[in-house]
Formats: sequence, structure tokens, C-alpha cells
Amino acid sequence: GDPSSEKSALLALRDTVAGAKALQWNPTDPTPCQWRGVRCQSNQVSELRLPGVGLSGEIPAGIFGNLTNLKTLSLRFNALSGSLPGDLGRCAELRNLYLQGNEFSGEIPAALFGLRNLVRLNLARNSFSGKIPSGFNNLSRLATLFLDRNQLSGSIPAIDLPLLAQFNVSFNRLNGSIPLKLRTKPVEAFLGNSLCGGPMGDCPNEGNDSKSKLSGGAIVGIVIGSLIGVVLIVMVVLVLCRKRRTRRSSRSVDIASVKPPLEEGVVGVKKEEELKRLEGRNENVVNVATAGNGASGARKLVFFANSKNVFELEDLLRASAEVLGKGTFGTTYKALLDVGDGVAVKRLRDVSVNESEFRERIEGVGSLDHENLMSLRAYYYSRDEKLLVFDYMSMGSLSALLHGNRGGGRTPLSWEIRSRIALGVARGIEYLHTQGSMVSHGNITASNILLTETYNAKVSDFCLAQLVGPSSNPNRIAGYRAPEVTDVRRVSQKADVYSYGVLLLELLTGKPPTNSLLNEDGVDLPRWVQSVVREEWTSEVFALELLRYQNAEEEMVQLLQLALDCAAQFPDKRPWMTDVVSQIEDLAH
Ligand SMILES: Nc1ncnc2c1ncn2[C@@H]1O[C@H](COP(=O)(O)OP(=O)(O)OP(=O)(O)O)[C@@H](O)[C@H]1O
Repeated sequence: GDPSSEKSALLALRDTVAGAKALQWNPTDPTPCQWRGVRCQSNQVSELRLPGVGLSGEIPAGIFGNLTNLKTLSLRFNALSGSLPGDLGRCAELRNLYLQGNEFSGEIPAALFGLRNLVRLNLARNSFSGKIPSGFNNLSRLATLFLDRNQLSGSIPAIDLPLLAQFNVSFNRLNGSIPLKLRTKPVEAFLGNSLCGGPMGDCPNEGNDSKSKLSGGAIVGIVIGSLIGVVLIVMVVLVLCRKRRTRRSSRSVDIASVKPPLEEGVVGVKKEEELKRLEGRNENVVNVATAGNGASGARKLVFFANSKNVFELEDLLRASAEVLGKGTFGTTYKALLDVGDGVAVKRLRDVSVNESEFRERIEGVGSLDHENLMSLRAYYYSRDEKLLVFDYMSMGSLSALLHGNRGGGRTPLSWEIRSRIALGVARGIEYLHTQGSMVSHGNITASNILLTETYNAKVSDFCLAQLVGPSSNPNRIAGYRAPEVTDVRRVSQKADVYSYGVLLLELLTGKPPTNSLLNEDGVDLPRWVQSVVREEWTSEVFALELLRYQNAEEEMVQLLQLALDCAAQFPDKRPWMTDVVSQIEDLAH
């Protein structure tokens, strides 16, 4: 009766069945619970997912009669045939029913219309025939209805479901006019039929009707309305132009004033005193290139072997710069050099280690080289100034892409991109962890995942926690921090795994872990997801933008499970990063 053991029994069942190459329904094992020898009471099973496992033949009667608590049933992409059994109607709790990609035939059974809780129904890619029943109107909670690629005929009934967001009846044998309430759906929803109206163009009769109606006073109305509109637009433009002109004349633009103030950042401040200030403090700075004659006294950046272009500190100081943001370890600027691409310069604050230790650690960081790590290109050290130089990533951080904190115009990340980012980040962290059992990232957050133009993930800000003083402990990373971490400078690899788990949950749910809504109730992202999953609303946790990737739902559920494993309360229960990488690689193929 314990729900968590039921849940794991169910997962075990799923794994057993998923591992099998081909399965037949076994009429002597009438319920799926007895089916593979897993003991669970069928009236407690709430989720049954058997996608693409080679099930074939007709579903015998009596399978669903006892599954009265079933909320999700997925039998998609098997070779099941015949008509749907009537006892499916007994699963009154069913929310999600995925039967696409089988060979089911016959009429859509009336039994479905008793499933008042259905939210998602996918019957696409089968051989259902006959008319589309108007009984769908009974399913008042329905948000997704996919009937495409069947042999349904006749006209579409007047379906009027207020919550229906996804609808598709394409590639059937339907004809006639599309009911009014469905005409707002996109053309793809209706292709491959003989339909008219809405996106499919006017119906022969209706078209003439509307034309003749327009010929009267409507035309006069439209003309007057348009004229008023044009006048209004012209007035607004005039007012805006005048405003702009007055603003321009009242404030002369001074680029320097836009730049960060002197004490905020050395970068981008093109002032002689500032150069001198740094010059005065210059202490035995070595350049890899000039090592040996380091006594030259020049202010040198130390470059690492992987650097694409080498420049002088002066170039950096002369460059125009903008503040990208303030983080745990200091402020990061974008600097545009005269030559080469832009760079990101991190000005470290509160460095607590001495110079030799700093150099030793930073040299270690600079020697790391992996496709999914943000390489450190150069650094600068003096008593008052510690700078780290990275390539500037114009796509910005995962946090900005997910939550759009850089203004509007963002495009939602597709499932494919999200899973690629998940794998890239995992590989980057795994590489770090293989450098030694004591090596950890220490600060995995979505703002520390930067992206290339091709959405290749680069993990940044690693191994810096050990350099800074204990005062740097802002709340912003609170949502990612493992419960056992008390000292941010000592973060274990298993604590990294926790943070990575939270990051995965963020990718899947689209919710930031530092969401004040979540935190108000003292609930963090892992606990929130757990509570939803426990209520068997698994599909409800995913970001809205991911709902259209129906075919990937199984992968999403598995990645969600992995995320929850990573974010386990106790470190011992969490997997190692290498396991995580191979699990995601298995998902992806
Ligand atoms: N190389 C880079 N290219 C482009 N943007 C960057 C780069 N490095 C950092 N940023 C962005 O600059 C901003 C500030 O970064 P910074 O690393 O200083 O703090 P953070 O990542 O926001 O916080 P924390 O250090 O606490 O993790 C962030 O939005 C980050 O995504």
C-alpha cells in the first residue's frame, strides 16, 4: 500500500517490459501487474507506459477493468490491432491516453467519452474509421486531441472544447466545412482531407455569402475605421519624434558616462590615470611569452596555450566595455578589443589566497581543456586587481535563454536543444571530476552555463570557489546548493551532482530554482517536482514549451527521473557524473 514502493514496482515493471524485444498480451495474465511477476495491486497502478516495446495483437478484455486508478496509459508505437476494449472506460481517472502508432481499427469507441478527466488523447497513426463522434464534447478538460493519419470520414462535428489547445485531424478522409470553433487552428491540423473553411480557404457557399454581406454599410465602416487608424498612427509618430528631439538636445551623449565608473571596473576605462594607477601597482607580473625577462616591468596578462589571440593589458583597458553582471566572485564585463573577438573579463573580488597559491590554482584551471568547458584564456594578477579573461559568448547564459532576462524576443528552446545542453553540461562536469577526486565545480547554476551559436554548452566559473573568501555566499545559488554543503569553498563532487540535478529540473520544468513563488512556501525545485510526480501528474511538471514534443515524452520522463536521482537528499544516493553521462547518452540514441 505504500505509494513509493508502488511507484518503484511500476518503474521496475516498465524497465522489465522496456527491455523485452517483443511481447504478446498474455490472456492468462489478465492484468499488467501480474503480467511480469511484479506484485502490485492493479487498482493502485497509476502510470503504465509501454511505448515501442513490440506489443502486438488485440488487447484482450479484462485488462483495464481493474486499473481504476490509472492516470497515464501509453501504448504508443506498438503493433496493437483490433478495436479498443470497452473496459478502458473503467479507468475513470485517466488523464493521458497515448495510443498513437498502432494498428487499431473500427470506430472510435463511445467508452472513451466517459473518461471525463482526459486531458491528452492521442489516437493518431492508426486505422480508426467511421465518423468523428461528437461525444468528444463530453471531455471538457481535453487540451490535446490528435486523430491525424487514420481513415476517419464524413464531416467534422461541431467540437467546442474551451481548453483544447492542440488539435489535429490531418490525413484522414474528412470532407465538408470546418466547424467555426476549430477554424482558428493552423492549416497543418487539417491537411490531407477535403475540407474547407478557416485555414483551408472559403467554402464555396460561405465565401459568396460573406462577400455579399460586406458590400453594404460594412465597407463604409471599414473605410472610415481605417482612416481614423491612419490619422492616429501619424499623430503618435509625430509626438514620439518631438519627444526624441527634445531628449536629444537636453542631454549630450557621453559614451564614457555609460561605461562603468572608475572604481567599478578597470576594463573599459580609457583614462591615463587609470593606466598609471595599475602601472604603479605592477608587481612581478610574468607573461608566458616573456617569462625569463619578466623584469621588464610591463603589465602583462598571462595567456594560456589555448588562446586564440594574444593582446596586452592596455588593449583591454582601452577597449570599450559593458557590465554583463555581478556574480559570486566579482563583476563580469564584456570588452570589445580592436583586434579579434570580444572577451569576457571577470574582475575577482575578495580573493583570499596569496599570490603563489592563486597562480598555482589558476594555472591549474587554465590547463583544463574540454569542449564543454569555458576555457580560461588569460589572467592578470596584482595586489589590487585580479582579472580572468574568457571568450565572450554572444548567445549568453542558459539562464538568460530559459528565463529571458535579457529582454523579449527569445525563442523557446526546443526539446532537442535542451537534451543536447543536458548532455554537454554533464560531459563538462564529468571531465572536471575525472581530474581528481577532490576536483569539483562548486558553483553549477544556469547562469554559469554559456552557449555557443550552435547551442553547445560551455560550463564556466569552475574551481573558483576555493579562491575567494567565505563572505561570498549569496542567496542566488541557494536553490542549487546541496543540503549538506555548509562551506561553499568545500563542495564535493556529489554536491555538484545535486546542483546538476537541479539544473536538469530547471531545463525540464522551465522554472528557476530560485523562483520566489517556490521559495515562499519553503519549497525548492526538487521537492516541488517530487510532490507533483508523487501525485502522478508527471506530465504536468514539464515546461509548457515542451508539450508539443509528444514523441519525446518518454525521454523527458526518464531525464526527469535522472534529475530527481541526482537531486537526492543524501549524497550516497546520487549517481556519479560518469553514470549520469552514460544514462543521458543511452536516452539520446
Ligand atoms: N564568457 C562570457 N560570455 C558571455 N556572457 C558571460 C560570460 N561569462 C559570464 N557571462 C555572463 O555575465 C553575467 C555575470 O556573470 P558572473 O559569472 O560574474 O556571475 P553569475 O554567473 O551571474 O553568478 P555567479 O558567479 O554567482 O555564478 C552572467 O549573466 C553571465 O551569464
